[in-house]
Amino acid sequence: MLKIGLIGCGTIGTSICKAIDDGTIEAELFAIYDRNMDDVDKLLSTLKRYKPQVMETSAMIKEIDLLVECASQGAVYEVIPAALHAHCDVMIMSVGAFADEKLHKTIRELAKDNNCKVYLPSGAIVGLDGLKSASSEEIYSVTLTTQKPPRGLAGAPYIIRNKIDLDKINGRNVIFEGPASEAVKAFPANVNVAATLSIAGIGFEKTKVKIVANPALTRNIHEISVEGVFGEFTTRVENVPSPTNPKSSYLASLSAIATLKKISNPFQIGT
Ligand SMILES: NC(=O)C1=CN([C@@H]2O[C@H](COP(=O)(O)OP(=O)(O)OC[C@H]3O[C@@H](n4cnc5c(N)ncnc54)[C@H](OP(=O)(O)O)[C@@H]3O)[C@@H](O)[C@H]2O)C=CC1
Ligand SMILES: O=C([O-])CC(=O)C(=O)O
Repeated sequence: MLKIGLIGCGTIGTSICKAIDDGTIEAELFAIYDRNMDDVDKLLSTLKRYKPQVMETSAMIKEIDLLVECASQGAVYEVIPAALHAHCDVMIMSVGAFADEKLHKTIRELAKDNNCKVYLPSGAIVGLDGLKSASSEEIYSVTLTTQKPPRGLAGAPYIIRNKIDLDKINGRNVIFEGPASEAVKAFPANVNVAATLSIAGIGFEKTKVKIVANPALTRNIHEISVEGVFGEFTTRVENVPSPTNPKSSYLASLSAIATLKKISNPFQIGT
């Protein structure tokens, strides 16, 4: 059975561990880690079947088949190259880290050299299937428009740097427009989806991102517009925010679970 280790015991990490624990994902939950011990304890208290060991990732990667990252972009630097060196496959949620070209190249090379897989779930967006198909021909433009209730943007470096008072926003307000390369650094916990979109499509510089704070909303909305030789498409998802972290949409947790279900299943059907 696939032996999993996980870093990041917050919202997505807890959903994943529960899905392993209740058998939705057929895998062994071997070890977990978080810099925040309260989150570790909270997560452990939700599990009925598994009692994973709590250990640093440097130790767990010697024992596991797959490391799941659901912590932060910083954690990608800290743990993913080491995991690939140790011949572990990896699944990464904090995809924004790939905006760093050097890290991106290192991860691709290490995966190739060590015969490992790097899994990037669709996360909180829909439409990657069409973008991947369309990418065999020229793509003219990819635009992501993300709208969140103001509290879903709280704490972002861009908000702090520009002293934006989210409580004072009383209508639909475009607060950022720029390339995905800048968006994922300015909003590292809000638009990792822009990174996934960039990697699947035309890269971090050409992928355009607009971020809107909208107090009238209760959901996180991601709209994607793609134009290319194939024609054009638009997708729109209205995401229920996770109750424990309004920045992260519930669909992101479900997408991580769906990816792990696929990886852990030895029986694969269809193209
Ligand atoms: N790809 C996608 O579509 C999506 C990606 N995400 C990303 O996935 C990641 C997880 O999201 P979510 O579960 O909602 O986040 P949470 O904040 O709920 O949980 C993250 C946990 O990881 C811990 N952590 C962060 N960095 C490190 C580190 N370097 N070492 C150890 N522990 C660390 C945090 O500790 P502390 O509390 O101390 O910070 C926290 O306990 C985030 O980066 C988020 O932005 C989210 C939604 C969609
Ligand atoms: O969950 C979402 O709506 C998107 C998100 O936070 C991210 O991509 O980082």
